[in-house]
Amino acid sequence: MKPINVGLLGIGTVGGGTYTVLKRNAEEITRRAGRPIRITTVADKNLELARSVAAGDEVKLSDDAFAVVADPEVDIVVELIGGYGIARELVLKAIENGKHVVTANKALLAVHGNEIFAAAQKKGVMVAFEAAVAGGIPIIKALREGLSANRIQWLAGIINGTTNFILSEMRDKGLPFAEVLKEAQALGYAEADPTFDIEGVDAAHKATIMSAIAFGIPMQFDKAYVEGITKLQAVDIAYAEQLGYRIKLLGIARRRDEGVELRVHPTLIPEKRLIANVEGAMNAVLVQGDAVGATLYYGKGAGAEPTASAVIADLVDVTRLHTADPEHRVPHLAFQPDQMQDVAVLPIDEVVTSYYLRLRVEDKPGVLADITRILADSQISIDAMIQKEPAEGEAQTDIIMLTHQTVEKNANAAIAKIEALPVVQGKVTRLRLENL
Ligand SMILES: NC(=O)C1=CN([C@@H]2O[C@H](COP(=O)(O)OP(=O)(O)OC[C@H]3O[C@@H](n4cnc5c(N)ncnc54)[C@H](OP(=O)(O)O)[C@@H]3O)[C@@H](O)[C@H]2O)C=CC1
Ligand SMILES: N[C@@H](CC=O)C(=O)O
Ligand code: NA
Repeated sequence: MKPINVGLLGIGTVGGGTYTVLKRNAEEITRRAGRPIRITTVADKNLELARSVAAGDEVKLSDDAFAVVADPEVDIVVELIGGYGIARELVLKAIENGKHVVTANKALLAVHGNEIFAAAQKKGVMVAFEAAVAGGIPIIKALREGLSANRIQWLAGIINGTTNFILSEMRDKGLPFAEVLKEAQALGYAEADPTFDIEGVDAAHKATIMSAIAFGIPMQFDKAYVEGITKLQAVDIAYAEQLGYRIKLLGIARRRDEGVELRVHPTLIPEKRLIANVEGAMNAVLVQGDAVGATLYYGKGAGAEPTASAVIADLVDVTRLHTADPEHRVPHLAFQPDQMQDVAVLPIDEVVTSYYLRLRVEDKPGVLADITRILADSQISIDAMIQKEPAEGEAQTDIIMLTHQTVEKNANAAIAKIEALPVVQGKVTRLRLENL
């Protein structure tokens, strides 16, 4: 059977893993795809690296990625360079030249996906992106195919391996943030710019992509609420544990009557939940469908071979569908542009969630009563509370409260009133809590 020809752009962590696994498992992959999948050309700025990975193989090596997307021999372009710049140009050029595209680039799709999918639709080519969300976990397949009978109500996931690794190592080994981040970079988990990981941007890219498939809406990364883990304090992780919760960086997309919530932030989760026990660079995504109920997908969300697993699964899919009638192919996000739902992404003020509040207060009678009155007046009920004795020689102490659900603007107003009390010192620390 005639092989399908692949041009690989970028042979770094994921590109290297893809090359290696495709070669190692060639026989099985050929059987599953129905024909051999052959990398004919590799383009990377770093030719030395490309030479070392492809040593001894019959593969063209180039430092000119544009030549690869223009090569008439290439059927599928695999973009593993990353970023929004050159990657966007290359992907659009590949589509213009009638090539199918496989990419792991969530940043590119979350920000320019609407443009890219429209171009691909016009040209009748496929853009596959399983590796872009939760690495090796087949979550895109689950949303597009396995759960296609369902109205998806919400999804929530640990979708950034770097931050989950940092939170786990800090908690288990008491290691400092900067040291663990360096380790995550050395292990190949982090983005080229690791602020994307730690500030929640990478997770928001992935949540944006999942929300589009789950709810049939366009990519709206610019409307997502994004908060990372850099402001998270060890003391709050410890208090949360005392109350029976773990803190995880969650990406959440929820359908509401008024619109869609799309948000990333550190979140308290009851420690008994499976997702609260997902550690290290592992990812997990919970999806709630109206027919199936809750489903959970777990696995490696980053790293060379786990991500390569998803890239190659897409290559197999594209190879299988290559000969199918393009008119009747399922669109990239599983809906046609004219079927997009006109549903607003809600501002963070309109989000409904529960809260963890930590206040530093003077140890005086009546303080707690003042605070609980403000919460009661705002119709916010308290679910659990810790009031610490002041440390030896101190006149101040911590009060920690968990609240029931309320609208965020209501919580903000109550927090502002609490902060204005003379007995409350400084800002209230506020984290969101989900009883998933
Ligand atoms: N690492 C992971 O675990 C995961 C990564 N991803 C995504 O996969 C993509 C690739 O990530 P990753 O493999 O980690 O990144 P790497 O930086 O390891 O690899 C990218 C490679 O592309 C090369 N490159 C850069 N610019 C060009 C260019 N203009 N032409 C040709 N080659 C170029 C780089 O060379 P040089 O180093 O010299 O710049 C490098 O070798 C990104 O979109 C990332 O978000 C997705 C899931 C998991
Ligand atoms: N930097 C990302 C890599 C995979 O998408 C992560 O840490 O999850
Ligand atoms: Na995936």
